[in-house]
Amino acid sequence: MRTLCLARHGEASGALTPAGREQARLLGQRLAGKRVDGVFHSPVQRAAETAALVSAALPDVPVTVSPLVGDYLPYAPTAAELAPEFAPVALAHVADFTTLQHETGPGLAERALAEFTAPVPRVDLLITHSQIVTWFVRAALGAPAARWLGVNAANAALTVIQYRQGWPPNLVVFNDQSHLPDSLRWTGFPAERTAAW
Ligand SMILES: O=C(O)[C@H](O)COP(=O)(O)O
Repeated sequence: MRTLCLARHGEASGALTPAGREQARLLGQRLAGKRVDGVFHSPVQRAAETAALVSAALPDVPVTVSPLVGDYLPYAPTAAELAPEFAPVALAHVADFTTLQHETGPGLAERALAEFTAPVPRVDLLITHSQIVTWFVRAALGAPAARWLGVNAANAALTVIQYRQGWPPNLVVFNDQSHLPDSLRWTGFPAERTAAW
């Protein structure tokens, strides 16, 4: 069985903020002592810094920088694939990605699924970006490609998906922030979705 742990980087403004650094440290503490065979992180600074802080709690676990978990656009939907009232918001978000992110994203997104969801006996931790966490979640649930949109990941939240041969992927936890104090939860998340939680 493959266990994939996914985490969005800590709160950042270019580099990690002090809060983001603390989130990353606490994520490391959460994972310390658990089996992790490899850490893979986005080349982007905020993810690399998060990976360094998390990895400090995971001695002897190899750390690899991987474009497969980088900051790319996994899939660009057409308006027809989106709910009518959501479409303008979603398409504006998609338009914010660069030409390079548009061009390289779909290929990277497919390769990422092939690389990290094969049901080999491993536990891997991916430190990545919101849209990549939600890309894996939508794929695990068999949702349409466009459905990475309309789902959000909080900074340093933990999502765990297990892959077993012949079984549907099992979304074990999503956006778990139990390792963070209230003051460090839900950063990077749309404010209108967090108030009640
Ligand atoms: O989806 C986005 O808005 C960004 O491209 C990446 O998200 P991040 O804040 O998780 O890096």
